Amino acid sequence: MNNSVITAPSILAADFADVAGGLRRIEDACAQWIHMDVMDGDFVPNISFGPKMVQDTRARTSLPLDVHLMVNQPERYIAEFIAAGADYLTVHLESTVHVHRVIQSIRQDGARPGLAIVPSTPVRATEELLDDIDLLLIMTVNPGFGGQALIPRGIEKVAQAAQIRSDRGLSFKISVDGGVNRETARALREAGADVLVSGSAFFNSPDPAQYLRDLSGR
Ligand SMILES: O=C(CO)[C@@H](O)[C@H](O)COP(=O)(O)O
Ligand SMILES: [Co+2]
Repeated sequence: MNNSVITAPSILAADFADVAGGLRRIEDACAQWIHMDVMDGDFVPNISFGPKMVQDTRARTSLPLDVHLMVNQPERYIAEFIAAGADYLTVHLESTVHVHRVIQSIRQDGARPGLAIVPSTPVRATEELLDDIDLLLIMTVNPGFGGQALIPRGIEKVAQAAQIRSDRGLSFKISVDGGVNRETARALREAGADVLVSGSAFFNSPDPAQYLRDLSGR
């Protein structure tokens, strides 16, 4: 059980005509990180925003920016997102052939590399990369949209990743993204999640600070 979970509200669920209001809501609720979902309309069937949004957010907050690239061939954009202020920069295993090289370049360029997997990718497919990452993002919905229900099998994947991490003496964080809410958070924490991303449930909550305390089990 992880008693010091990091909560990372996803700006994707904010009102895009009032992003500053969304950021205030995240800061006022005492979130630890801000999750930023970048979608290219190719890797996923939706388009969100690009590096300018990260840069403008960086100018307004000192919270760590956890940038989740749902983009094919993300190597085309790594330098730009790091220059824009990404702290963690996460790419999908499924989005490029030479993902190891992309992870190396994220670290060389000064950000913390993350690796994400979609629900149909097994945790064992990440094993050759775990020594080189700071974050493993396990998607518990098919990427592209907020507001979907968590696929329960994802909880077992978190436990598998936590077991491999402990067996190998590694320290990457395990992040869970998709369908996280009060009902699903406890099982995810018990399975070994360190970071809980939450979009729609956070922005729909009448008391966001209490909601985040509930997510982190405090
Ligand atoms: O990466 C994604 C979706 O592709 C997520 O980060 C969503 O933004 C999470 O939204 P909820 O499932 O919490 O509504
Ligand atoms: Co995400």
